[in-house]
Amino acid sequence: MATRDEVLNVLKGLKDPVSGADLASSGMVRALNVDGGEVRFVMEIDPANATALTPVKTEAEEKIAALEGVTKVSIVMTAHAKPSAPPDLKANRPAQPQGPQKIPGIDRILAVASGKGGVGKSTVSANLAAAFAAEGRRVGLLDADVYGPSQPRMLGVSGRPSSPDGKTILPMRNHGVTMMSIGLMTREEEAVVWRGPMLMGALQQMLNQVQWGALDVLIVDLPPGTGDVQMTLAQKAELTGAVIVSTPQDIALLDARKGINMFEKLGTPIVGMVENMSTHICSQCGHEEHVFGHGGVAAEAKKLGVPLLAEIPLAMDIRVAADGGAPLVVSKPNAPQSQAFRTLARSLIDSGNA
Ligand SMILES: Nc1ncnc2c1ncn2[C@@H]1O[C@H](COP(=O)(O)OP(=O)(O)OP(=O)(O)O)[C@@H](O)[C@H]1O
Repeated sequence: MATRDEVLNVLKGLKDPVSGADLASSGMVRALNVDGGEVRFVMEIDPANATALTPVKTEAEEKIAALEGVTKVSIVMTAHAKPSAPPDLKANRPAQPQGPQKIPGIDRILAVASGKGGVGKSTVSANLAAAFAAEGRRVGLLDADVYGPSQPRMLGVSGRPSSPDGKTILPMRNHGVTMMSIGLMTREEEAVVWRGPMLMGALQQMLNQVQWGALDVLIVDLPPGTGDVQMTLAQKAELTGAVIVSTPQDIALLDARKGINMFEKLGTPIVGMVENMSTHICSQCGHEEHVFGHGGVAAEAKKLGVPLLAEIPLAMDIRVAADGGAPLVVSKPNAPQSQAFRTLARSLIDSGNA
C-alpha cells in the first residue's frame, strides 16, 4: 500500500515552473486522498499557468503511479478562486459620503420643530399629515419625538412594526398617512433614558431602514428644543425645510428663535412659522378670546423675515380629536379649524415644499 507520505515525497521532488517551489509546498495541492491503491488530489492553479503546469501534472501522475501498490491516480486541475483583498481598514479608502443625503423614494422632508415642549408641534404635525393626504399627497410622518412620542396615539396606531427580512421595517398606516414612531420601536419607559448615540442610531434607522415607499413629503415631528436629534436629522438627511410651531407667549417665542437660529446654522431653510393656540374658541358659545396675547408670532416672523404660515386657534375639538386617534382634519373635516390645517397644507404644496 502506498502511503500519503510517499505521495508527498514524490510531490516534493517536482517543481512548479512558475513559482519555483516544489509541488508539496507550493500550496496548489488540495484534497489529497490516498485510499487503498487509489491516489486523488486537486491542483488549484491560476488558469493562466495551465499550459506550463500540464507537463508537471503528467510527471506527477507517472511518478505516483510508479509507487508500489498504486493502482489508480487521478489529478484534477482547477482554477483557484482569486484570494479576496484584505479589508482596507485605513488610508486611501474612498471617503464615505458626507453631509446630508437624499432618502431614496422621498421627494421632500419637512421638519416640524418647536423651541419648547407642549406648544402643539405633534398636533400640528398629525393634522398637517392628514391634510396633505386629503390633498392627495403621498405623505409619511416620522415621529422622532423621543421624549414624548405621541403620534401613535394621535393617529390611532398601535402594535410593533414588523420586519419580514430582519433588515427593513414596515411602517404603519392610518388615515392615509404612512407612519413610524420611535414610540413603536421602544418600550415606553425606555425612550426617556436614551442618550445621544442611541438616539442618532434610532433616527437613522427610521430614516433609512423603514420601507417608506414613494412619498411626496415626509413630515418629521421633532422633539422640542435644539438637541442631538435635530442636529443629526439636519446633518444626515437633505431637508426641504423646517416649520417652527410656537404659541403667542413670549417665552415660547424666545425658544422658537433659538430653534430658528439652529436650523439656519445647519443650513436648513425655514419654511415658516405656525402660531398654535392663537386664540381660544369657546366650545359652548364659539366666542373667540386671545388668551395668550395675539400677534406675537406674526411680529416675530416679520422680524426674522420668515412667513407666518397659519394661525391655529386653541379649540377643545382639536385636543379631543387628537386624543381619540383621528386628527380633527379626519374626524371633522368641515370644522373651521380643520380648514385652517387644510389651508396650511395647500400653501405648503403651492410653494413646492410638500
Ligand atoms: N390648537 C390646539 N387646541 C387645543 N388643544 C391643543 C392644540 N394644540 C395642541 N393641543 C393639545 O395640547 C397638548 C400638547 O400638544 P402636543 O403634544 O401636540 O404638543 P407638542 O409641542 O408636540 O409637545 P411635546 O413636544 O412636549 O410632545 C395636547 O394635549 C394637545 O391635544
